[in-house]
Amino acid sequence: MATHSSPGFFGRRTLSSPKTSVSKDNDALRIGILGAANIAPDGLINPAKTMRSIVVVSVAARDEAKAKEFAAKNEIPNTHPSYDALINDPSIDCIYNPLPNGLHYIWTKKALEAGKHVLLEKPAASNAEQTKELFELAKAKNLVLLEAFHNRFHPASLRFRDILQKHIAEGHPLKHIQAVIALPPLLPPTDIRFDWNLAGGTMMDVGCYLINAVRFFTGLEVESVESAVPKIVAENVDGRMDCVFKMKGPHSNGVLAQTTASLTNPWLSLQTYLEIIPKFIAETDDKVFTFGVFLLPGMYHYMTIKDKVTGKTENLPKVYGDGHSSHKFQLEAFVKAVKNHGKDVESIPGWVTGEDSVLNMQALDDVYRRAGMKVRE
Ligand SMILES: NC(=O)C1=CN([C@@H]2O[C@H](COP(=O)(O)OP(=O)(O)OC[C@H]3O[C@@H](n4cnc5c(N)ncnc54)[C@H](OP(=O)(O)O)[C@@H]3O)[C@@H](O)[C@H]2O)C=CC1
Ligand SMILES: O=C1OC[C@@H](O)[C@H](O)[C@H]1O
Repeated sequence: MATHSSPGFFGRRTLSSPKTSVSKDNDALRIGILGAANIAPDGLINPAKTMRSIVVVSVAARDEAKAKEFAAKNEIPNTHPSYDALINDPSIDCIYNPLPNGLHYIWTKKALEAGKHVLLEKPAASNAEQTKELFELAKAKNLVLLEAFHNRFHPASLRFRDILQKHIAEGHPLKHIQAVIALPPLLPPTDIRFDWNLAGGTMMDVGCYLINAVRFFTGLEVESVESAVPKIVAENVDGRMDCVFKMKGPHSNGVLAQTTASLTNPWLSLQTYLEIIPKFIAETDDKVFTFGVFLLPGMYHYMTIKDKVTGKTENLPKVYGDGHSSHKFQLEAFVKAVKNHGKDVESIPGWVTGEDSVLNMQALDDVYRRAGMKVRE
């Protein structure tokens, strides 16, 4: 009998940065990129190279010379002289928006108005009001709009969610939830993530994943933000945010979810060492479920279940599927949704609905209010 095993760590790295592109279907979706963004190779360009059903046709940058350089480096055949020109090109079906957070709303709105489907980087916009407006517009125009919570589409995330939710449904109430993404200061203070004018902030950047993970894995919703303690690094900008959320939903019993988001954990401290692996932990009455590296499960992950009575820990099998990155699984979902004219997207495993994105953004807004900070504009 033939056995199938997923590629190992280096095989997965090779798969996620392919040197050449596969040939494309005649009806492949044509997608253009707004900005020569750092995330674009991982977020779109490399996954698209491995797919026949989508082709990256152009990139636009504020300075076209930069777009040309980026296009040459990433084997993108064309450039456009401005974001507007790209969006209004009738030969383009879809737009990838990896601009700074504060530009997500305006350029996604323009893309939708021009009739393009949009793969939109997280967080969806600067605040919940803008997010709601974008998804209403997408619905009115029958277009696909997806906030890029790529980690949800990976088979390990889906497996972990199913195992946890089954256990809860079998009568084991959640007692505590924890989610952590806390990185040392890898980024300079000039990074877009620390710029209030670009809707920066650590809670916006990595905190949006934490709220989403808590909601996605448990199936619960945020009832209230019980506490939000920021470490301020610039006016109205958080370099770290520690939160406690009260959750609501079936079997929730007001369970608390504790989140830690940081982009400024000090180098060489015990705290940095303890928090360095992005982790999601859910404790029920009898077990503790842990998903390590839940943010980039395609790179590496581990999933464990500890029995609170016996103290024994079970290591769940790793789930890498065909070894591709979470961004590739996400792109496949996006293509499927567009090809199906946005119908029945809820049946796509991991799909982030508009309602989901709005709820996530509402929780983010509430965190900033609770922290005594301004909601992003
Ligand atoms: N899904 C994921 O795994 C990840 C998602 N992200 C998200 O993607 C987005 C972009 O992140 P990242 O790629 O790191 O960002 P970059 O620092 O690379 O910036 C992205 C682009 O923003 C454009 N830009 C437009 N206006 C401004 C301005 N006023 N100041 C600075 N840049 C501007 C630049 O475009 P131009 O080329 O036109 O000059 C730049 O190429 C963020 O929303 C982030 O949250 C980021 C990393 C990972
Ligand atoms: O995946 C990510 O990890 C690091 C962050 O700064 C980035 O914006 C995020 O999307």
